[in-house]
Amino acid sequence: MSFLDVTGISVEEAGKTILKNISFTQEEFRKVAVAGETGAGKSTLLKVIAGLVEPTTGSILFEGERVIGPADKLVPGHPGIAYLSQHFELPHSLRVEQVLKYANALSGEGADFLYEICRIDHLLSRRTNQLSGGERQRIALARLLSTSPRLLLLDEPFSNLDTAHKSILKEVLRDISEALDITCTLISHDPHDTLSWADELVVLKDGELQQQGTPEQVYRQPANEYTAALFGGYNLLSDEGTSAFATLYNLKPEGKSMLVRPERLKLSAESNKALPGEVNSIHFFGSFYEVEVQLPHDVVKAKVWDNGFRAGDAVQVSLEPESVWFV
Ligand SMILES: Nc1ncnc2c1ncn2[C@@H]1O[C@H](COP(=O)(O)OP(=O)(O)OP(=O)(O)O)[C@@H](O)[C@H]1O
Repeated sequence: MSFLDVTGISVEEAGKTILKNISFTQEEFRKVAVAGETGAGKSTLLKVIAGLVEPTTGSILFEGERVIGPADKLVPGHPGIAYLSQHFELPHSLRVEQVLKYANALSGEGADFLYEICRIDHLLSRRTNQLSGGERQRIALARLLSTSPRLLLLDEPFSNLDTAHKSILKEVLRDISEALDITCTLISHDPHDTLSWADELVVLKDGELQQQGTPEQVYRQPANEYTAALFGGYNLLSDEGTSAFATLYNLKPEGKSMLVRPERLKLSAESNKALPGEVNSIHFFGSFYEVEVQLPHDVVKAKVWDNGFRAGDAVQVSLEPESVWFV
């Protein structure tokens, strides 16, 4: 038995399949991020786990106990699971301390610790209409956490936050897991937020599970092109290009296409185990340059840290054979 068992969840609404036979597990204290394009079914999945949307088939077991859907419950939701919607609301023009007092099930000391962890202790005397979006969100979070959940589900918590509020929220989430022993699952479509935060990624497309794995697995060995694209730049070579590199490095594509991340391509003058190319263009991205190169069969993008290239330059393109993947 896992902390959370999602088994065969399907959701159909008005003849449309929103989730199709989704199964995965989450262990206690493993941070899970759900990723996928808009409309992939991420929010619906979180709401099913929280007991807020009734699945058409399948079941959710939380700590071995079945999560009852809203059809069989007067007040939807499951004690022990907290869900923070993208569209949370706070009461208008109340003092923050009043908002929190109504929800609070914690002792004075426990509540003070929670407010400190959520970085809202300095906001308690403010009114709810005198707060930034990031502050409002952390207050909504503290309100939820004061019910002492063991699983926290966050729907796109980083969207609409500027860099400063985003990094505060990241610290808050880290402290929540560590100091309050709460397991977190969140939705994000930004690889910068998910790859570094999560222990495990769950990838959805059109309501179907594409892959579950560690960030390294999903980034380096994506199940398909869709999954590769969600987590960063990539080159998917043509059959001819795949075959040309495979011959150089004695690799076996077995009818699949070679996928190589831009940072794994090497540009140099060295023609040993390399394909000849010509630089098309160079783009500056702050911490790196992206160099577009025309190869005999493909146009590829390579990530380089020093720009010694000009459009029209002849270059040799090699790669690290252990870093390529076939999809
Ligand atoms: N109650 C509903 N009735 C009918 N269709 C719905 C309902 N809820 C969601 N959908 C549809 O199901 C699909 C998945 O929606 P969902 O909000 O779960 O996706 P998402 O991956 O969270 O998207 P986003 O990233 O845009 O929030 C969408 O096409 C949406 O329009």
